Amino acid sequence: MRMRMGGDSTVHVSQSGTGASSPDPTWSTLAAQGTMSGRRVVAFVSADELGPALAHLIASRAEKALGNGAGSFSLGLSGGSLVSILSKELPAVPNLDCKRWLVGFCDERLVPFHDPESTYGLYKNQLFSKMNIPDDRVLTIDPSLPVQECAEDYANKLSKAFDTQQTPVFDMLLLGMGPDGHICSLFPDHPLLQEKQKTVAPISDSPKPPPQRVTLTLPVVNAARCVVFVSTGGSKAPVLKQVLEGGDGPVLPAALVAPTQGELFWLVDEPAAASLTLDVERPGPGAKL
Ligand SMILES: O=C1O[C@H](COP(=O)(O)O)[C@@H](O)[C@H](O)[C@H]1O
Repeated sequence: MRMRMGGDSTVHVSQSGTGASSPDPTWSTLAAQGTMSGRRVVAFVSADELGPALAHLIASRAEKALGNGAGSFSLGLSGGSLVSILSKELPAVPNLDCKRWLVGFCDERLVPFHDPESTYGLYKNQLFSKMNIPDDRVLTIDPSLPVQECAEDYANKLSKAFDTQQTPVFDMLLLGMGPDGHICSLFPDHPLLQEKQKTVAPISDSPKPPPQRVTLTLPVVNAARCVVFVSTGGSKAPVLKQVLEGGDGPVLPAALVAPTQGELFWLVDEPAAASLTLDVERPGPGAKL
């Protein structure tokens, strides 16, 4: 099935089954949205080509948000491999003015900021130090709190910053995907995947260390105006195929991402895309999304 979205971009949408095996009907509904809604799957020769395109996409959405008269451009960051990609590519964007950016975290590990596992700590040292984002425009967790209170505190910070008691709507969320299909700190088969009320949830039994984390919930992810997955490396090929094309396995968290009104991009490199049979965009060198 082909859909037209946003200008002249042809979007190829997989209709393959999801292999949903959960008895909860909301899983299959969400998973169906995930495979049926418009999305752009874009494969780059390598992460070196992907990085600049990602940085340009972020800059263009920031310009669009701020140009529409909004007071800020809200961006949610994930950790893991995204830290080094963004830290290399965003400072290289010419004349990028981040004074009106509002930066939050899709998830965070409950460790002190100086701990090498702290996502904020890594971004602070590797990225924020090179950009003019005001410190008070970066929404962090308070790692001194117990995990439950930490999640509530972070949810309150989001409510205040977005001036809403409802679901905050980020202009853009950047997501990674673990080899098990997890996103944020939402892991396969975990009860947090069913969370509908909270915007931020605590988790104390993360299968990936460290065990204590806080995470945005799926309703927040799916409310964003633009969600961008970044997935690179051959180790991601099997899970990428399962998430994008379905199959007999369980519905993975990444397959539950289907922004209700926003854009969805999957930016991958060729090693990650190696097993895909669906149509993907393959932009030439220097192409902008
Ligand atoms: O633990 C985490 O892992 C995911 C995926 O990381 P990646 O290195 O495989 O890209 C990341 O998105 C998340 O923020 C992080 O807490």
